[in-house]
Amino acid sequence: MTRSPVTTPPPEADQPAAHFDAPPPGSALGSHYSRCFGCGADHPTGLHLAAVTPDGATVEAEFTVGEAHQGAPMLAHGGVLAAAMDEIIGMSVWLFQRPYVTARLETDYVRPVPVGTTLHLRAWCNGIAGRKAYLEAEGRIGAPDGPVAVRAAALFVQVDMEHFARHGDAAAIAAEHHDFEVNP
Ligand SMILES: CCCCCCCCCCCC(=O)SCCNC(=O)CCNC(=O)[C@H](O)C(C)(C)COP(=O)(O)OP(=O)(O)OC[C@H]1O[C@@H](n2cnc3c(N)ncnc32)[C@H](O)[C@@H]1OP(=O)(O)O
Repeated sequence: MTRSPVTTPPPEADQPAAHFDAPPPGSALGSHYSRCFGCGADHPTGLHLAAVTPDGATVEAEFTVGEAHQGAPMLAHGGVLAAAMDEIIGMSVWLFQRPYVTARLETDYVRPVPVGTTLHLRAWCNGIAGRKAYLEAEGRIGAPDGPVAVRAAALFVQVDMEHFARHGDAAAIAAEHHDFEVNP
């Protein structure tokens, strides 16, 4: 992964540990917002990613590239692939049960991804320092151990629920997010 210092954990970063109330190993994570472009079941044209955590530390999801995701003829658009990486990384910070947002996302495109390909996405956290989480993800073609097509590294920053309430419906947000630790 080509990575900048911004997405590389500093030496003093803590090793990540899932929140005691996080989804246990082997369980599904669910959507963080029903109308999210990445994971919302109610989004009409979204990616509809459904993540599981096999071990309580990483998250996995599958994304099948469709005709609506093309950039070049019959090849996935890079921005759509970046959105999928952003989402799977966003799902992995779910394990901390605190709200985070993407501050920086770096993406390496390693292989073209044809329409019809199922990408096996996986994300994990490399370290936490204060409000900053340093995360990584990959998308592999056809199988969990298939060839890597996309890699990403990200800096996510923890925010409070006010961040979302400023622009969205606070009651609706609260209704979907009774699981977050909002006053850590
Ligand atoms: C209801 C649904 C719930 C669940 C919601 C889950 C959503 C997940 C969805 C998928 C993920 C997304 O797409 S999220 C959507 C895309 N992202 C966004 O809209 C975020 C827009 N940006 C922002 O709102 C802001 O810039 C923040 C929150 C990232 C940071 O602002 P802030 O809170 O004022 O904090 P600030 O002091 O600036 O930054 C804190 C520390 O991070 C560093 N930092 C901040 N940004 C960067 C950066 N780009 N590159 C390097 N470093 C950075 C600062 O230098 C500082 O380091 P130091 O001085 O402390 O060392």
